[in-house]
Amino acid sequence: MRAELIDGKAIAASVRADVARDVAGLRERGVVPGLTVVLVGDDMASATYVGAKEKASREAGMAGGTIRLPADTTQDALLSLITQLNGDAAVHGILVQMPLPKHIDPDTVIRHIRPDKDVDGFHPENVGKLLIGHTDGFVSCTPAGVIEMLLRSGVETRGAEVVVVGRSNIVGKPMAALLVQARAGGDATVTICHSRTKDLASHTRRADILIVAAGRAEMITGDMIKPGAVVIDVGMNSVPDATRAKGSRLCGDVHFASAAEVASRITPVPGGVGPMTIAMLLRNTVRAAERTVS
Ligand SMILES: Nc1nc(=O)c2c([nH]1)NC[C@@H]1CN(c3ccc(C(=O)N[C@@H](CCC(=O)O)C(=O)O)cc3)C=[N+]21
Repeated sequence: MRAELIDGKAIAASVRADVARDVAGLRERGVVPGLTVVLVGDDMASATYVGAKEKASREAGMAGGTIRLPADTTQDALLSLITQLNGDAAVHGILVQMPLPKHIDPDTVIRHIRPDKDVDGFHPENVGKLLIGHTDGFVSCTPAGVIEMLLRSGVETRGAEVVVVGRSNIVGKPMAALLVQARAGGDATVTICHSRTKDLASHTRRADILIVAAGRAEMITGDMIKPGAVVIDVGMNSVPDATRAKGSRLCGDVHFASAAEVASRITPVPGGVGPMTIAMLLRNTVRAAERTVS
């Protein structure tokens, strides 16, 4: 293996230590940052992620917890709960775990959350603020985590050719918006590729920094990467693996073994972007709480 690992777990731990310090400062001023996570239904993966968020917020000294609702909860009942949380001064951040059951419209739910409590950064007001460079909104945690990771690893984005594979509202699009901004962690030349891109490899091979968030297991192989590139794998896929006790393993959108022979630096899955997402959620929650006092 040629590439050096970018250790998301370690970088996330250092972000979380910063957050814990900020939480302690707020507590001295009588404010306990509170994050409420809402989980509808009993999806296994969601339950795991929500458990990790709860644990991380508790370890950072925050209040709050998870409200678990049955899968047949009506959309109206969920909206009523959000109305109640919107008006609860002890709740600084609200996160409704996705995906939601099919009978609930995620856009309606997201729009119902007060933008100043939308620590996921999914509300159209926050997405709009990101696009026009206003820094008083919330940025989606995964792309914010990737920027933080690049900054803390000393990866220069200014003038870099960055290719983002994936155009989702929660990762690809905000990722590109952050990277083009005129500031630290931005100033890049950005290309967005997606499932309809012609000759994907011709784009990815030009990337100094390649960020993959397409949701297709191991779709980026070493031959698609420019020698010396920095590779950030946002993918989180569970694939069958008979050699594992669970019968499956977690992998990214990048074929790690071949990519690591070509890249200069690469993020692993797990232990890469995932832990950063949770760290940025905590940071957003602290910011939400800070804004209520200053
Ligand atoms: N409203 C909402 N906000 C979200 O931020 C949100 C969501 N819904 N729905 C699901 C996705 C997924 N997501 C992850 C966060 C951390 C890890 C993570 O920390 N993963 C670890 C290990 C995971 C494992 O071992 O299973 C890692 O990559 O090292 C993964 C996935 C947040 N999401």
